[in-house]
Amino acid sequence: MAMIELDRLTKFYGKNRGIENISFSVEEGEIFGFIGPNGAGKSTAIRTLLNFIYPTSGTARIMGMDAVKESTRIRKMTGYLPSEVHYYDEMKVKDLLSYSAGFYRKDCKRRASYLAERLELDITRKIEDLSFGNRKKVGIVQALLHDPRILILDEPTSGLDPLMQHVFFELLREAREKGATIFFSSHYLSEVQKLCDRVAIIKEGKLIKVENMEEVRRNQFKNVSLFFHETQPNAIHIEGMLQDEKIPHGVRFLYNGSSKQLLEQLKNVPFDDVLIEEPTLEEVFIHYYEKGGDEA
Ligand SMILES: Nc1ncnc2c1ncn2[C@@H]1O[C@H](COP(=O)(O)OP(=O)(O)OP(=O)(O)O)[C@@H](O)[C@H]1O
Repeated sequence: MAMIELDRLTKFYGKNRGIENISFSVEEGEIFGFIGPNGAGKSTAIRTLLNFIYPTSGTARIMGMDAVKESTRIRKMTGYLPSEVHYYDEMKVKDLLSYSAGFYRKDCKRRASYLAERLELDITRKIEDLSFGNRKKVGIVQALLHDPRILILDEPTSGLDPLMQHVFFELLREAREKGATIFFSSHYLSEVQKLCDRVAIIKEGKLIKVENMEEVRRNQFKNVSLFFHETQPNAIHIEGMLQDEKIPHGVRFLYNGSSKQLLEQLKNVPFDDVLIEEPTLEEVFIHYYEKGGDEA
């Protein structure tokens, strides 16, 4: 059974497009990334999943339950971190956490102390006295507190320093080892690259592609730089060549295809030096964003 399932999910804010016809599913035990530029529709999709906003059409299901009709049950089983956390500022962190634990009807004291210790969060402080990053940590502890089967996290790492991001990823891995399914949005490709099994790429409200990270990691994409000491050909034609750009004394391009075929084709190019590198996901995804993913 899919743990999270979006079926032609569409949300318009009046005439404004939020998301349009988004369909994909997240399987049990996956860490699934949801990535796209500002305004792509990530938060809209996530908030629809949690029934904070209603879909214009289409459906969303969590563990087979309809996101609108069974939202209370869903929220009890889900750990959710909104992109912006708003709390009762007067409250102490520990009081907020026991209040949350009450909602889940679970004694989460030990778990709260463990998470707070890992994230170096002082739970005796008042929320109003916390920095943005520390408030984010409160949100993370709250989401992980009851060992939910599903974690839905909207830009969880924004505001965390690199060390804390690392700790946070460890906590996600631990949650996954205990069987959790994790869905999180991000702008940062590097963190998706580190952590996710699959990733959905969204742009301007539309799903561009769902990609298996294992495939992306050992994908056929290469960054190729060809250097010419003297004369450079006016044009180079290589099948699978994408996004070519001029560089000093040469040309650089993203190549999509097998290395063997690349080497075959390079035989016909009078270059003096070549550099073949693994591209970052950023470079691969820029290609998706620009071309709508059609060619890949
Ligand atoms: N309450 C709202 N009223 C009107 N339009 C909205 C509202 N919330 C979001 N939108 C629009 O919906 C689109 C998707 O926004 P959304 O916040 O879901 O994107 P996002 O991918 O989460 O962006 P970011 O990475 O900047 O958080 C944007 O064009 C945005 O302007």
